[in-house]
Amino acid sequence: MDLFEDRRDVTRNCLPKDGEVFYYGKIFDLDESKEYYDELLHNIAWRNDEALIYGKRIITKRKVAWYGDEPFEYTYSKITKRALPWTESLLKLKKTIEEISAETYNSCLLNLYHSGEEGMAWHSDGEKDLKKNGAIGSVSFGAERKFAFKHKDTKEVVSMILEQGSLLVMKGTTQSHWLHRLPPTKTVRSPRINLTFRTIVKDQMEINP
Ligand SMILES: O=C(O)CCC(=O)C(=O)O
Ligand SMILES: [Fe+2]
Repeated sequence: MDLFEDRRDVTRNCLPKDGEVFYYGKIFDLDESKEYYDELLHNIAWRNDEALIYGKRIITKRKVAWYGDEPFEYTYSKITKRALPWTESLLKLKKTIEEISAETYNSCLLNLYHSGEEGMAWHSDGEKDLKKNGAIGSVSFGAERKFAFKHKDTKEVVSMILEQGSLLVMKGTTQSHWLHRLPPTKTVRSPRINLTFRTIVKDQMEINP
């Protein structure tokens, strides 16, 4: 690999205003990425996700799993889930992401997209039990996919490619002002695993059970 190609300017904010998004590029080489991908595919307790859309309970094709420091209860897509205890490889990943991003996390939501036809619709990760303006560290393995942000008021769109073995960090006021999505695409046929490391605030949860 070209030495200069690897020197990304991670200090550059990908968003023009109202939030902070930093793309670190590939933080794992191909061998490490493949190892993590296989490990996660086989050892994570993958479940089809449930969501409430316009009051209707739907089961998504995409699979999800949630892990954390404690059996946190977490409401996502209006359905409450309970976190499982960390696996060894998730803890190792968490430590690496914490070091690179200079942030800490206490939980992780994992998504498994079987092909490009599975994606995630526009949303922001601003649930009340997530730490306000807390960082979210997003790691991707497997297929490369497009990822996009849309400003809630101006509708301005910022798109990027999330490479295999890459890290993206969203922080500051990003979730208050921007939506994000993983658009479905017919051109990607292989699976992708995404992990979003987050911080759940317990006290906040006890006030709003
Ligand atoms: O798969 C991705 O890259 C994004 C996932 C996401 O936005 C989420 O889990 O909230
Ligand atoms: Fe999200």
